[in-house]
Amino acid sequence: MLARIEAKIALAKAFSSRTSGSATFIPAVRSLSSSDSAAAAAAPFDLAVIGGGSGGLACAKEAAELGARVCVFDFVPPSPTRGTSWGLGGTCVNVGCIPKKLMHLAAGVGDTLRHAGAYGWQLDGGAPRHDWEALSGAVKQHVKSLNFGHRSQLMQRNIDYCNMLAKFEGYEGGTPDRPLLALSATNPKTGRSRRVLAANAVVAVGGRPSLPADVPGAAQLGITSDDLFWLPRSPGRTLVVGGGYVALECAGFLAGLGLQAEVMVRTDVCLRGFDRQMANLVVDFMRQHCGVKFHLGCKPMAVTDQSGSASGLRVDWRNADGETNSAAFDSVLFATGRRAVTADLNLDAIGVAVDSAGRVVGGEDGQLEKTSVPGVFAIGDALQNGVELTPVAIRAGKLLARRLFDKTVSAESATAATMDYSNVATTVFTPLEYACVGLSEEAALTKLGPNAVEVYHAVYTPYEFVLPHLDQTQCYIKAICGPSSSGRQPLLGLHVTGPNAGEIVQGFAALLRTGTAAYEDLAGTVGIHPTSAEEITKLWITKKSGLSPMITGC
Ligand SMILES: Cc1cc2nc3c(=O)[nH]c(=O)nc-3n(C[C@H](O)[C@H](O)[C@H](O)COP(=O)(O)OP(=O)(O)OC[C@H]3O[C@@H](n4cnc5c(N)ncnc54)[C@H](O)[C@@H]3O)c2cc1C
Repeated sequence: MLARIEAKIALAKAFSSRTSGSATFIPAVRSLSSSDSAAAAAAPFDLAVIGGGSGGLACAKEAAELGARVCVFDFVPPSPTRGTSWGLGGTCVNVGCIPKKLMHLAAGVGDTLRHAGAYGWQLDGGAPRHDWEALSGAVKQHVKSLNFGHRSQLMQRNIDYCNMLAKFEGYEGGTPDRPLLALSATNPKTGRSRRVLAANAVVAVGGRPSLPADVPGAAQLGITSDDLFWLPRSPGRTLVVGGGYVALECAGFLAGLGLQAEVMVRTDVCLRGFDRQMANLVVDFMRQHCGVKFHLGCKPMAVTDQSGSASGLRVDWRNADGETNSAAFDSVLFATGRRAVTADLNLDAIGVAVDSAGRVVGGEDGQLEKTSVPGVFAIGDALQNGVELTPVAIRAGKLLARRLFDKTVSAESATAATMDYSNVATTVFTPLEYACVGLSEEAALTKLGPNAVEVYHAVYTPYEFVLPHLDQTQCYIKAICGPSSSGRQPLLGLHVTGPNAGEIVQGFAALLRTGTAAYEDLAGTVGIHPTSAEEITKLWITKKSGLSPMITGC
C-alpha cells in the first residue's frame, strides 16, 4: 500500500514538472503565491467534477494524486418533502448505505436482545425500549465525521472544492479540435457564484428519489429515504410505498426497531431484477419474523392529513381488483424509484444525451463512462447502463482518472483500466440479508436454456437460529452452474439468504471474477466450521435431483 502511495507521489511530481503533450492534460498549477492566485483561479482545470459523492470524490482524488489540477462542485438542494439537506459525500454517506447499515445493525441489536433469554441472559427492567432520537443522533454524528473527512481529504490533495450547483455553459478557448469546457456554478443559499474552464469534466451527480406525481398529498405529506435517516423524531407507524431494495430495507429496520411497518407495492413483485426465489424468501421472512404487512398489487390514491386526530395521515389505496381501502399511518415513505439529477446541468449546451430517466448515455462496452462528447464523462448513478452501487461508482471514478491522467496506463494496459460492470456482488440489507453475485436462476435459464443449467441448493440452519429455536426455512443457498465441460461445471451465480450474507458472499465474488470459477472449486474447498459460509462448500443436492434441500446437522 505504502509503495503504491509513494509511486503515486513520484508520479504526481513527475507530472507537475513536465508539460503534457496530451490535449486533455493541462499541467497542474502548484504552490501559488498570493499575487498569482487570481490568475490561477482563472486558469483552466485539467478536470472539473460535478458531484461530490462516491464516484465524483474518488475520481477527483485519484486525478489529483496523479498530478491533475482538479475542482469539485457539490451542492445538495434540500429535499422537497422535508427540506432535509446534508454535507459532502453524496448519497451513500449521508442518506444511503452508511445510515442505512447503521439502522439495520440497530434493528439487529434489538433482535439479539429479544433472543437474549435463549442464551441465559436475564434482562432486568423488562423489555428493552428503543430511542429513535438517540439512534438518529448517533448516526448523524458519524455521518458528520465522514463529511469532515471528505473535506479534509480534498484539501490535502489541493483539490478546489466549491459548495455550489454547477452546470455547463458551452465551450471557450482551448484548441479548435479540443475546446475547453466552460462551467458556471452558484450557491443558491449564499448567492456566491463562480465560472471555470476545464479540459475534462465528469458528471457524477447521482440521483434523488422521485415522488409519484399522481398521488395527491405524496409530495406535501410523504417522506423519502432522503428524509428518513435525518428525522429528529421516530417516524412511528410507517407505510413504505415501493418494492425495491430501498423500500424493503427501510421497512425491515423500522420493524426491527419495534415500529409498525407496512409495504405497498404496485405489482406483486418485490426486489425486481433479483433472483425471484430469493426475493420471495426475503419477503416471507419479513412477514413471518418481523410482522411486516405487505399490500401487493396495491396503488396509493391519496395521502391526507388528519392532524388534530390521533390518526395522523390517512392513505387511500386501490388493489388489483379495483377495491379501495384506507388506513392511518404516522409516516408515508415513498421509495418509488430514483432519477438522475441531470435536468439542470444544461447538457444540451455541449451536446451530451440523456435517457428518459435523466441518465447520461455512455459509450461502448469497456468505455461506458465516455459520452459522445470528447472530454465529457459520466460515472455512478447518473450513468445509463451502469450498476447503481457505491463501490461501482468509486471504482469507475478511479479507473477513469487513471485513463485520463496516469501516463503509465499504456494502450496495451488500457483494458485493465476500464470498469468491468459484470459479476458485481451486492447485498440487500433486509432483516434476513440477501447477498448475491452473478446470474439469477431466471437469467441463467434465459441465457442457456433449462437443460444446460444446474442449480445446487440447500436450506441451512445458521447458528444464530439454533438456541432461540427460530424457523430457518428462509435461510437458503443456491449456486447456479452451467453445463459441465472437462469435468467442471462453471459457476455462474451464487445466492445466499441468512445472517451476514453480505460478509459471506464478498469472498466468493473474488472467485467468480477469475472467470474460471466452477462448482468443483466450491466443493473442493474445506469449510470453516461451524459457520454459515461452510454450507456453500457442502452443496451437493441439485434441483433436478428432486431431493429435499433441507440440511439437518453437521
Ligand atoms: C437508501 C439507499 C441505500 C443504499 N444502500 C447502498 C448499499 O448498501 N450499498 C451500495 O453499494 N449502494 C447503496 N446505495 C446506492 C449508493 O448510495 C449510490 O450508488 C452511490 O451513492 C452513487 O454515487 P454517485 O457518486 O453516483 O452519486 P451520489 O453519491 O448521489 O453523489 C452525487 C452528488 O452530486 C451532487 N450534485 C448533483 N447535482 C449537482 C450539481 N449540478 N452541482 C453540484 N453538485 C451536484 C449531489 O447533491 C450529490 O452530493 C444506496 C442508495 C440509497 C438511496
